[in-house]
Amino acid sequence: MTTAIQPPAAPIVEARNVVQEYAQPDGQILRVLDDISLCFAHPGINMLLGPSGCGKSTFMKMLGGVRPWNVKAPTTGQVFIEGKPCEGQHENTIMVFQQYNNRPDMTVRENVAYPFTFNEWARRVSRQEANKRVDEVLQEVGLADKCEQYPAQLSGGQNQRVALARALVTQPKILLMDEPFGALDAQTRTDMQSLLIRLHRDHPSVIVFVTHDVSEALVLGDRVIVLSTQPAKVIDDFGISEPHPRNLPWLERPEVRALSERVIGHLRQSGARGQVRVSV
Ligand SMILES: Nc1ncnc2c1ncn2[C@@H]1O[C@H](COP(=O)(O)OP(=O)(O)OP(=O)(O)O)[C@@H](O)[C@H]1O
Repeated sequence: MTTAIQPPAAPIVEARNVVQEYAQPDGQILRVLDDISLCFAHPGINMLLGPSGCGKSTFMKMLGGVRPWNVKAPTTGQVFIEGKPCEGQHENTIMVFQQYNNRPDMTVRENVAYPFTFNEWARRVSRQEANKRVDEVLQEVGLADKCEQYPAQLSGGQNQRVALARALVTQPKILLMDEPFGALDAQTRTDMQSLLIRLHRDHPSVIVFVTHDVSEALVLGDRVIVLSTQPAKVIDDFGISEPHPRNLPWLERPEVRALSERVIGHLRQSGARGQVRVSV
């Protein structure tokens, strides 16, 4: 008996030789991303570090197909999602930002259910299924008892939970998080890291997560990618196999401290003196 040989599955998301240049007001061309190739084959948490202004957000936008107003696509190179060229914002991709972008005039529940007010989602997900998902995700992020409150009545951490819940309710395969916990206090940030690990375990996806905090990268990352100063190139890319949760004693192990020093060394060499943070 024979079985058909399955072709290898395409990576979930892949950037191939992406170059991004911006035209400056004085007519000069600013090269921000310089031939970046990164492959995200499987679900996992991928941490992206680099000096301030090197092009991390630009790279995230290219991955997510979200074009800045003055750019239509990477200058050269291409992003592929499940093997297909990504021409614009993709249904499997959601972005989460530091400024949680919650609608102030909507309750927590309405904010989380917001994607389903758009035709493309309403077509794909029945109202009953949408309500079920919203209830579940509110439970998962610990906001079920706040669902009738408004963003102004919530703390920063709770607002970020709303943003995370709104992202997860669409069950994205790719979750792009641009410094999502950057504005939170240390304790809330630790809580949110634990929440993200739990949510990722229950709903695996490719997460690409920008941070300036080396400890956050080591605590969360299955993989850590470091970009150089502008124009950004990949200068380091390594995996971490230690299972989650990773605690303080783990961070203090000599081999983990060495990893931390390695990343800090790259960032310092790139001139990122002021922005390198190690939070523990
Ligand atoms: N739409 C745009 N048009 C022109 N220049 C841009 C545009 N977006 C970003 N830039 C420039 O590209 C460079 C990289 O910006 P980007 O926001 O990607 O960096 P970053 O690494 O995310 O920065 P930070 O760590 O400070 O958030 C900066 O010099 C910025 O001024």
